[in-house]
Amino acid sequence: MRSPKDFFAPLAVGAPQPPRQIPVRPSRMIHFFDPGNEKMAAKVPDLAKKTDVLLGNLEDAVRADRKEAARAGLVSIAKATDFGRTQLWTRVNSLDSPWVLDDLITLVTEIGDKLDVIMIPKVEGAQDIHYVDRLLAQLEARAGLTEPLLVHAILETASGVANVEEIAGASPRMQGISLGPADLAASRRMKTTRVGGGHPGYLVRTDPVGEDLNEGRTTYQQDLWHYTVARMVDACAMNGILPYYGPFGDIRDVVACEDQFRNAFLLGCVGAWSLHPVQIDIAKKVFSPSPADVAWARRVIAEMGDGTGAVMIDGKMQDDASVKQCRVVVELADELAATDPELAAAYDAATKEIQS
Ligand SMILES: CCC(=O)SCCNC(=O)CCNC(=O)[C@H](O)C(C)(C)COP(=O)(O)OP(=O)(O)OC[C@H]1O[C@@H](n2cnc3c(N)ncnc32)[C@H](O)[C@@H]1OP(=O)(O)O
Ligand SMILES: O=CC(=O)O
Ligand SMILES: [Mg+2]
Repeated sequence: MRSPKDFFAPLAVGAPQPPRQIPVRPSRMIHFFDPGNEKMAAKVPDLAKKTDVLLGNLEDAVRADRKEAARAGLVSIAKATDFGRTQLWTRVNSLDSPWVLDDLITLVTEIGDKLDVIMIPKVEGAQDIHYVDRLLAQLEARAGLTEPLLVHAILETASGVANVEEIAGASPRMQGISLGPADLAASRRMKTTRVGGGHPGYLVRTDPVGEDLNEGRTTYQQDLWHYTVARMVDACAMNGILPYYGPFGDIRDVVACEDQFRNAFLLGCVGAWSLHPVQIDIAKKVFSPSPADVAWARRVIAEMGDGTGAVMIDGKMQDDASVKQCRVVVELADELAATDPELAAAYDAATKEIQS
């Protein structure tokens, strides 16, 4: 562990200064594509116009005999594409795999100036981030990069969850953490075969009303991921980095996907993965605060003046703490509206309406 005094020092001679703040850029959806799949690769220029983050995936979902093709595909796509404001991320293979060393060497050397964030799967503890941190510094120095690459960890092992706070604070490069419900379920020996989402067997039931234990007892499905997401959100917030929900594998069930994404949004996540083009707009909608919420938050802030004291607005008490809650919503809305004129107009229209 580095001492607090040299936490922000480069880990290799000639490497760029590590970041002190995570850049504020929209990342409502991290859209996964296989760079070795010609059909998906052909869609990248169009997807770049409608996504916040495009991620060239090299790990799971890419067949072992297509790993090199995916890596080479990502290099060509990165060199050939104008991504505009969209960030380009990659997910490299796991640190115990035969591919990760070549993934990192090739990508940093060839397209390090185009990549924003490198996602590391199956992170077990801070030691995994320390390894990547030093290696990236060496490679950045060799490639002559002037901007540091950021690192994103997937929370998908039982020991990763046990160590999530130290992972979140392991390096100034840490940009964020995503929940990986599929690998995490396997690592924990959970008995669900679904990729994210709920399970009809994980429920609570109301008490019996009479002698018949089966009569009139409503059941409520519970969220299998609540504990982990909440823990991840706290670990990220205390380290100034960003939490994300990961994959929702039932592509057809756009309704439950929206619910899962919204649970994560309400708990503090800033985005989720999209695995198929149909999930892009769901994430965009869910992870942008609604115009009605933004209008309300702006109104509370305006009526609270210097932000102290207590007032009643429409029968609801507001004070110093609720103003802070409202600022969270308004700050996010302003950040998103700055690059999205349609959203900016919707926020302004709702604000005017609430004022009239
Ligand atoms: C579970 C743990 C994890 O690690 S999750 C992260 C790893 N998994 C992934 O990255 C999966 C990414 N998604 C996919 O591979 C595909 O979307 C899957 C789920 C296989 C479905 O593909 P497919 O059967 O072709 O769907 P479809 O016929 O509805 O596709 C319509 C057109 O869209 C394309 N498409 C599909 N997915 C993407 C994508 N992620 N990015 C860009 N394009 C995509 C398809 O190629 C298809 O194109 P076309 O219309 O035939 O030209
Ligand atoms: O990588 C993601 C997961 O759910 O596993
Ligand atoms: Mg995984």
